[in-house]
Amino acid sequence: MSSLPSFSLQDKVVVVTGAGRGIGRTIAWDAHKSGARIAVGSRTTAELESLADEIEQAGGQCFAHVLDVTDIASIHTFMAAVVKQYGRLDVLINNAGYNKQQKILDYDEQQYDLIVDSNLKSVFFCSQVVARQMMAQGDGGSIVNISSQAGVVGAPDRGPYSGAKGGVNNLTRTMAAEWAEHGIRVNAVAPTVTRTPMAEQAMKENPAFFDAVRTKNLLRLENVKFT
Ligand SMILES: NC(=O)c1ccc[n+]([C@@H]2O[C@H](COP(=O)([O-])OP(=O)(O)OC[C@H]3O[C@@H](n4cnc5c(N)ncnc54)[C@H](O)[C@@H]3O)[C@@H](O)[C@H]2O)c1
Ligand SMILES: O=C(O)[C@H](O)[C@@H](O)[C@H](O)[C@H](O)CO
Repeated sequence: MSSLPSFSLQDKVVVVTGAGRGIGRTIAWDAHKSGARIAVGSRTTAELESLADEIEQAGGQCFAHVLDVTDIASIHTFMAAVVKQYGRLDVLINNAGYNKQQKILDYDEQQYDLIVDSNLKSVFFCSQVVARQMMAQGDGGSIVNISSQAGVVGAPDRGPYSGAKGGVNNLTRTMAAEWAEHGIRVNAVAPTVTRTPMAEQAMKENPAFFDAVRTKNLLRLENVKFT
Protein backbone atom coordinates (compact mmCIF):
# COMPACT_ATOMS: atom_id res chain seq x y z
CA MET A 1 0.00 0.00 0.00
CA SER A 2 1.33 3.45 -0.89
CA SER A 3 2.08 5.80 1.98
CA LEU A 4 1.64 8.79 -0.35
CA PRO A 5 -1.70 10.60 -0.27
CA SER A 6 -3.45 10.55 -3.64
CA PHE A 7 -3.29 13.87 -5.49
CA SER A 8 -6.63 15.58 -5.86
CA LEU A 9 -7.84 19.08 -6.61
CA GLN A 10 -11.47 18.08 -6.14
CA ASP A 11 -13.67 21.20 -6.28
CA LYS A 12 -10.70 23.55 -5.84
CA VAL A 13 -10.88 26.70 -7.97
CA VAL A 14 -7.73 26.83 -10.11
CA VAL A 15 -6.93 30.02 -12.05
CA VAL A 16 -4.53 29.76 -15.02
CA THR A 17 -3.30 32.91 -16.81
CA GLY A 18 -2.41 32.73 -20.51
CA ALA A 19 -4.22 29.41 -20.88
CA GLY A 20 -5.32 29.66 -24.51
CA ARG A 21 -2.45 27.54 -25.79
CA GLY A 22 0.91 25.98 -24.89
CA ILE A 23 1.86 25.12 -21.32
CA GLY A 24 -1.09 26.98 -19.76
CA ARG A 25 -3.68 25.06 -21.78
CA THR A 26 -2.15 21.75 -20.68
CA ILE A 27 -2.07 22.87 -17.03
CA ALA A 28 -5.77 23.80 -17.24
CA TRP A 29 -6.62 20.37 -18.66
CA ASP A 30 -4.58 18.55 -16.01
CA ALA A 31 -6.22 20.57 -13.22
CA HIS A 32 -9.63 19.64 -14.64
CA LYS A 33 -8.61 15.96 -14.70
CA SER A 34 -7.68 16.27 -11.01
CA GLY A 35 -11.19 17.46 -10.18
CA ALA A 36 -10.72 21.24 -10.11
CA ARG A 37 -13.07 23.95 -11.28
CA ILE A 38 -11.07 26.05 -13.76
CA ALA A 39 -10.85 29.76 -14.56
CA VAL A 40 -8.76 30.86 -17.53
CA GLY A 41 -7.75 34.26 -18.84
CA SER A 42 -5.89 35.59 -21.86
CA ARG A 43 -5.87 38.72 -24.02
CA THR A 44 -8.10 37.19 -26.69
CA THR A 45 -10.99 34.86 -25.97
CA ALA A 46 -11.32 32.59 -29.06
CA GLU A 47 -8.78 30.00 -27.84
CA LEU A 48 -10.11 30.26 -24.28
CA GLU A 49 -13.67 29.65 -25.39
CA SER A 50 -12.66 26.52 -27.32
CA LEU A 51 -10.81 25.27 -24.20
CA ALA A 52 -13.83 26.01 -21.98
CA ASP A 53 -16.14 24.19 -24.42
CA GLU A 54 -13.84 21.15 -24.51
CA ILE A 55 -13.55 20.95 -20.70
CA GLU A 56 -17.31 21.37 -20.27
CA GLN A 57 -17.99 18.67 -22.87
CA ALA A 58 -15.69 16.45 -20.79
CA GLY A 59 -17.94 17.08 -17.75
CA GLY A 60 -15.91 19.84 -16.07
CA GLN A 61 -16.36 23.51 -15.31
CA CYS A 62 -14.24 26.15 -17.05
CA PHE A 63 -14.87 29.90 -16.80
CA ALA A 64 -13.16 31.97 -19.52
CA HIS A 65 -12.67 35.73 -19.28
CA VAL A 66 -10.45 38.24 -21.07
CA LEU A 67 -7.27 39.21 -19.17
CA ASP A 68 -4.21 41.31 -19.94
CA VAL A 69 -1.65 40.49 -17.24
CA THR A 70 0.32 43.68 -17.98
CA ASP A 71 -2.70 45.84 -17.05
CA ILE A 72 -3.52 46.11 -13.33
CA ALA A 73 -7.14 47.19 -14.00
CA SER A 74 -7.64 44.13 -16.22
CA ILE A 75 -6.18 41.87 -13.49
CA HIS A 76 -8.63 43.27 -10.91
CA THR A 77 -11.60 42.87 -13.29
CA PHE A 78 -10.61 39.29 -14.15
CA MET A 79 -10.06 38.10 -10.57
CA ALA A 80 -13.32 39.75 -9.42
CA ALA A 81 -15.17 37.93 -12.22
CA VAL A 82 -13.61 34.60 -11.12
CA VAL A 83 -14.68 35.14 -7.49
CA LYS A 84 -18.17 36.15 -8.65
CA GLN A 85 -18.37 32.96 -10.74
CA TYR A 86 -17.13 30.46 -8.13
CA GLY A 87 -17.35 32.33 -4.81
CA ARG A 88 -13.64 31.80 -4.03
CA LEU A 89 -10.30 30.74 -5.49
CA ASP A 90 -7.69 28.26 -4.24
CA VAL A 91 -4.83 28.08 -6.73
CA LEU A 92 -3.22 30.63 -9.05
CA ILE A 93 -0.94 29.50 -11.87
CA ASN A 94 0.99 32.54 -13.14
CA ASN A 95 1.67 31.11 -16.58
CA ALA A 96 1.17 33.99 -19.07
CA GLY A 97 4.42 35.18 -20.59
CA TYR A 98 5.88 36.70 -23.72
CA ASN A 99 9.29 36.95 -25.39
CA LYS A 100 10.92 38.28 -28.52
CA GLN A 101 14.53 37.20 -28.97
CA GLN A 102 17.30 39.56 -30.02
CA LYS A 103 20.63 40.90 -28.82
CA ILE A 104 20.66 43.08 -25.68
CA LEU A 105 22.10 45.97 -27.71
CA ASP A 106 19.08 45.91 -30.06
CA TYR A 107 16.15 46.11 -27.60
CA ASP A 108 14.38 49.45 -27.27
CA GLU A 109 12.47 50.61 -24.18
CA GLN A 110 9.04 49.60 -25.50
CA GLN A 111 10.18 46.04 -26.26
CA TYR A 112 11.93 45.80 -22.87
CA ASP A 113 8.83 47.01 -21.02
CA LEU A 114 6.52 44.58 -22.80
CA ILE A 115 8.73 41.57 -22.01
CA VAL A 116 9.42 42.50 -18.39
CA ASP A 117 5.80 43.50 -17.71
CA SER A 118 4.46 40.30 -19.31
CA ASN A 119 6.75 38.04 -17.29
CA LEU A 120 7.42 39.85 -13.97
CA LYS A 121 4.97 42.71 -13.27
CA SER A 122 2.23 40.23 -14.20
CA VAL A 123 3.31 37.77 -11.49
CA PHE A 124 3.58 40.54 -8.89
CA PHE A 125 0.11 42.02 -9.40
CA CYS A 126 -1.84 38.82 -10.17
CA SER A 127 -0.38 37.32 -6.98
CA GLN A 128 -1.10 40.47 -4.94
CA VAL A 129 -4.80 40.45 -5.87
CA VAL A 130 -5.11 36.70 -5.32
CA ALA A 131 -3.25 36.72 -1.98
CA ARG A 132 -5.63 39.40 -0.67
CA GLN A 133 -8.58 37.19 -1.64
CA MET A 134 -6.98 34.08 -0.07
CA MET A 135 -6.27 35.98 3.15
CA ALA A 136 -9.92 37.13 3.28
CA GLN A 137 -11.05 33.52 2.76
CA GLY A 138 -8.79 32.51 5.68
CA ASP A 139 -7.92 28.97 4.65
CA GLY A 140 -4.68 29.37 2.69
CA GLY A 141 -4.00 28.60 -0.95
CA SER A 142 -1.28 27.93 -3.50
CA ILE A 143 0.44 30.10 -6.10
CA VAL A 144 2.68 28.55 -8.77
CA ASN A 145 4.81 30.80 -10.96
CA ILE A 146 5.95 29.47 -14.35
CA SER A 147 9.52 30.73 -14.47
CA SER A 148 12.20 29.37 -16.84
CA GLN A 149 15.65 27.84 -16.93
CA ALA A 150 16.51 31.17 -18.59
CA GLY A 151 16.03 32.75 -15.15
CA VAL A 152 18.70 30.51 -13.65
CA VAL A 153 21.45 30.47 -16.29
CA GLY A 154 22.63 33.02 -18.84
CA ALA A 155 20.36 32.98 -21.90
CA PRO A 156 21.85 34.64 -25.00
CA ASP A 157 19.34 36.62 -27.12
CA ARG A 158 16.91 36.69 -24.16
CA GLY A 159 18.21 39.55 -21.99
CA PRO A 160 14.96 41.13 -20.69
CA TYR A 161 13.28 37.71 -20.51
CA SER A 162 16.07 36.07 -18.49
CA GLY A 163 16.20 39.11 -16.18
CA ALA A 164 12.44 38.97 -15.66
CA LYS A 165 12.42 35.20 -15.00
CA GLY A 166 15.31 35.58 -12.54
CA GLY A 167 13.15 38.23 -10.86
CA VAL A 168 10.25 35.78 -10.75
CA ASN A 169 12.46 33.28 -8.92
CA ASN A 170 13.35 35.69 -6.12
CA LEU A 171 9.87 37.24 -6.01
CA THR A 172 8.61 33.69 -5.44
CA ARG A 173 10.92 33.25 -2.43
CA THR A 174 9.86 36.62 -0.98
CA MET A 175 6.12 35.99 -1.47
CA ALA A 176 6.52 32.55 0.13
CA ALA A 177 8.27 34.13 3.13
CA GLU A 178 5.67 36.93 3.52
CA TRP A 179 2.54 34.84 3.05
CA ALA A 180 3.44 31.57 4.80
CA GLU A 181 1.77 32.78 8.01
CA HIS A 182 -1.52 32.89 6.05
CA GLY A 183 -1.10 29.31 4.81
CA ILE A 184 -0.38 30.52 1.26
CA ARG A 185 2.32 28.45 -0.42
CA VAL A 186 4.26 30.07 -3.29
CA ASN A 187 6.48 28.02 -5.60
CA ALA A 188 8.06 28.36 -9.04
CA VAL A 189 8.58 25.84 -11.83
CA ALA A 190 11.42 26.51 -14.28
CA PRO A 191 10.95 24.47 -17.48
CA THR A 192 13.58 24.16 -20.17
CA VAL A 193 12.65 24.58 -23.83
CA THR A 194 9.21 23.10 -24.38
CA ARG A 195 7.62 22.74 -27.80
CA THR A 196 4.86 25.36 -27.73
CA PRO A 197 3.93 28.20 -30.12
CA MET A 198 6.30 30.52 -28.18
CA ALA A 199 9.33 28.25 -28.56
CA GLU A 200 8.51 27.23 -32.15
CA GLN A 201 8.29 30.86 -33.23
CA ALA A 202 11.69 31.57 -31.68
CA MET A 203 13.28 28.50 -33.31
CA LYS A 204 11.96 29.58 -36.71
CA GLU A 205 13.18 33.17 -36.30
CA ASN A 206 16.56 32.52 -34.65
CA PRO A 207 18.70 29.75 -36.21
CA ALA A 208 21.28 30.07 -33.39
CA PHE A 209 18.58 29.30 -30.81
CA PHE A 210 17.31 26.36 -32.88
CA ASP A 211 20.86 24.95 -33.17
CA ALA A 212 21.43 25.35 -29.42
CA VAL A 213 18.18 23.53 -28.66
CA ARG A 214 18.97 20.73 -31.10
CA THR A 215 22.51 20.14 -29.90
CA LYS A 216 22.03 20.62 -26.14
CA ASN A 217 18.77 18.75 -25.61
CA LEU A 218 19.66 15.31 -24.23
CA LEU A 219 16.86 13.72 -26.28
CA ARG A 220 18.46 15.05 -29.51
CA LEU A 221 16.09 16.89 -31.79
CA GLU A 222 17.92 16.59 -35.12
CA ASN A 223 14.71 15.52 -36.81
CA VAL A 224 12.54 18.40 -35.64
CA LYS A 225 10.75 19.96 -38.59
CA PHE A 226 8.38 22.90 -38.75
CA THR A 227 5.40 23.15 -41.05
N1 LIG B 1 7.92 27.03 -24.19
C1 LIG B 1 9.06 27.07 -23.52
O1 LIG B 1 10.11 26.63 -24.01
C2 LIG B 1 9.11 27.64 -22.13
C3 LIG B 1 10.19 27.31 -21.31
C4 LIG B 1 10.26 27.84 -20.04
C5 LIG B 1 9.26 28.66 -19.57
N2 LIG B 1 8.22 28.97 -20.37
C6 LIG B 1 7.18 29.84 -19.81
O2 LIG B 1 5.95 29.14 -19.80
C7 LIG B 1 4.87 30.06 -19.91
C8 LIG B 1 3.98 29.63 -21.06
O3 LIG B 1 4.76 29.66 -22.26
P1 LIG B 1 4.33 28.92 -23.61
O4 LIG B 1 5.55 28.37 -24.20
O5 LIG B 1 3.14 28.06 -23.40
O6 LIG B 1 3.95 30.24 -24.45
P2 LIG B 1 2.84 30.53 -25.54
O7 LIG B 1 3.24 31.79 -26.22
O8 LIG B 1 2.62 29.34 -26.37
O9 LIG B 1 1.58 30.81 -24.61
C9 LIG B 1 1.59 31.94 -23.76
C10 LIG B 1 0.18 32.34 -23.45
O10 LIG B 1 0.23 33.54 -22.66
C11 LIG B 1 -0.69 34.47 -23.20
N3 LIG B 1 -0.26 35.83 -22.91
C12 LIG B 1 0.85 36.48 -23.35
N4 LIG B 1 0.84 37.75 -22.93
C13 LIG B 1 -0.29 37.91 -22.20
C14 LIG B 1 -0.87 39.00 -21.52
N5 LIG B 1 -0.29 40.21 -21.51
N6 LIG B 1 -2.04 38.81 -20.87
C15 LIG B 1 -2.65 37.61 -20.88
N7 LIG B 1 -2.17 36.54 -21.53
C16 LIG B 1 -1.00 36.69 -22.18
C17 LIG B 1 -0.68 34.18 -24.70
O11 LIG B 1 -1.82 34.70 -25.33
C18 LIG B 1 -0.63 32.65 -24.70
O12 LIG B 1 -1.92 32.10 -24.57
C19 LIG B 1 5.51 31.44 -20.11
O13 LIG B 1 5.57 32.12 -18.88
C20 LIG B 1 6.90 31.10 -20.60
O14 LIG B 1 7.82 32.11 -20.34
C21 LIG B 1 8.11 28.48 -21.64
O1 LIG C 1 13.44 28.41 -21.94
C1 LIG C 1 12.54 29.23 -22.10
O2 LIG C 1 12.09 29.96 -21.22
C2 LIG C 1 11.89 29.34 -23.44
O3 LIG C 1 12.27 28.30 -24.27
C3 LIG C 1 12.24 30.64 -24.04
O4 LIG C 1 13.60 30.69 -24.30
C4 LIG C 1 11.37 30.89 -25.23
O5 LIG C 1 11.07 29.75 -25.96
C5 LIG C 1 11.94 31.85 -26.18
O6 LIG C 1 12.77 32.78 -25.57
C6 LIG C 1 10.87 32.53 -26.95
O7 LIG C 1 11.40 33.61 -27.63
